[in-house]
Amino acid sequence: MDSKNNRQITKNKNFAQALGHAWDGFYLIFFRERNFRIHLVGMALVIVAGLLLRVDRRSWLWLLLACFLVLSAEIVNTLVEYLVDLVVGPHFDPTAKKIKDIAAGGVLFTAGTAVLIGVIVLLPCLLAKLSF
Ligand SMILES: Nc1ncnc2c1ncn2[C@@H]1O[C@H](COP(=O)(O)OP(=O)(O)OP(=O)(O)O)[C@@H](O)[C@H]1O
Repeated sequence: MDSKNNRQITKNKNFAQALGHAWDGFYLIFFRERNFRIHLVGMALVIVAGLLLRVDRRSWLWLLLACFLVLSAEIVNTLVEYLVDLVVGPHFDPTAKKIKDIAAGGVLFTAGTAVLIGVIVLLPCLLAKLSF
């Protein structure tokens, strides 16, 4: 499965080869991207809160959607960082700065929206639990 050491630039020959490259990408995101792991910890906390507060099915959909939106935004942000580094290299470039900062701002915006969704969904459940 590991395709890190080959220098293939042609199309994948079969599904197994494509899966191997997808696994490399998965590994890079999960084990090399600190911010992605931080978001995963946040997602784990949301899941624990949802289980403890016994939220209903519709609330789970909102919470999971919010979490996966943040993870997706972080993946796009990582892609943008790699693309900018590929094009610009190790040089300061004002446009590269704008592009990277906008991508990071997009993650912040999505994370803020996710927190809002979390509060809207979890706060009433928490208050209801505390009042008993
Ligand atoms: N080539 C460049 N030219 C100008 N500014 C840059 C360049 N590369 C990075 N920067 C600035 O440095 C910041 C951090 O860079 P970069 O996003 O590569 O690091 P990071 O630690 O991986 O970021 P993140 O925490 O968002 O994952 C960027 O948001 C941008 O402001």
